[in-house]
Amino acid sequence: MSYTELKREVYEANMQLHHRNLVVYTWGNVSQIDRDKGVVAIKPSGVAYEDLKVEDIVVVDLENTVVEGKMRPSSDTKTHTHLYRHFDNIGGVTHTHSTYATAWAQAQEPIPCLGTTHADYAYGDIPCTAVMSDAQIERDYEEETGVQITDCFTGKNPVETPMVIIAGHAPFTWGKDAAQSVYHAVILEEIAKMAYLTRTLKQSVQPLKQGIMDKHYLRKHGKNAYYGQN
Ligand SMILES: O=C(CO)[C@@H](O)[C@H](O)COP(=O)(O)O
Repeated sequence: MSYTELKREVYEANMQLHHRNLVVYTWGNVSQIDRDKGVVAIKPSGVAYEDLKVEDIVVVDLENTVVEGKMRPSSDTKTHTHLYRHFDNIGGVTHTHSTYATAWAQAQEPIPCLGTTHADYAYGDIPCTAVMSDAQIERDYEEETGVQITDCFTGKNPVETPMVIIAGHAPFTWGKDAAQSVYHAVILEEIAKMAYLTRTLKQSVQPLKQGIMDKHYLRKHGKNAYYGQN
C-alpha cells in the first residue's frame, strides 16, 4: 500500500470517529500500520476533525520518527507504536474519550460482562490497566501507557478482547485495520453505557455465567476459549 492509500484509510477512520460522535473537538486519534514498510500513519496532534485533511495525516516509523508530514503526530503516537510492536496481529489502533468508557476508566474499574451483547465482542471483563507509578509517569507517560496495556494483556489474546480502558484516562481499541479499530471503539462505548445503566438499575447484578460466555466465544471465534479446539 502506498503512503497515499494508507493516509486516506487513516483519514477516513478518523472522520468516522467524528461522525459517530465518539470524540469532541480534537480528542482522540486513529492510526494504521503498514508492516511491510514498517510505518504507521496517524492523526496530527491538536487538529479538529472538521479541519482535518488527508494530507495532514502524519507517517512515522516504529521508533516514532516522522518520515512524512508537516504536522506534529498525535501526542499518543508512542502508545500506538508500542501496541504495534507488541501485538503483531493488529493493524489499526483507536483512542477516544468516549463518555461511558471514559467514566469506567476514571472509576479505574474493568467493565464486567453483564450480558450477551458484551460477550459477543469481548471475552470476560474489558480490562482496566493498573494505575501508573510516579516513576512511570516521570519516565514517559505515553510509552508507559502502552506498557500498562500490554502488561494487562499478559496471558490474554488481544484479538479476543480488542479493547482496554486506561485507569484515570480513557479507552484504546484495535483491530485488523484502522476502520475495524473504530468499529470496536463504537462497540466499546455501547457496552460501557449498557454496563453503567445495568449497574445503576441493579448494583448487585452478577456477570454472565462462564458457560454463556464460552458459547458466545465459540460462536464468534469458532473455538473454545479455554481449549482452543475447533
Ligand atoms: O488523551 C489525550 C489527552 O488526554 C489525547 O488523546 C487527546 O485526546 C488528543 O491528543 P492529540 O492526538 O491531538 O495529540
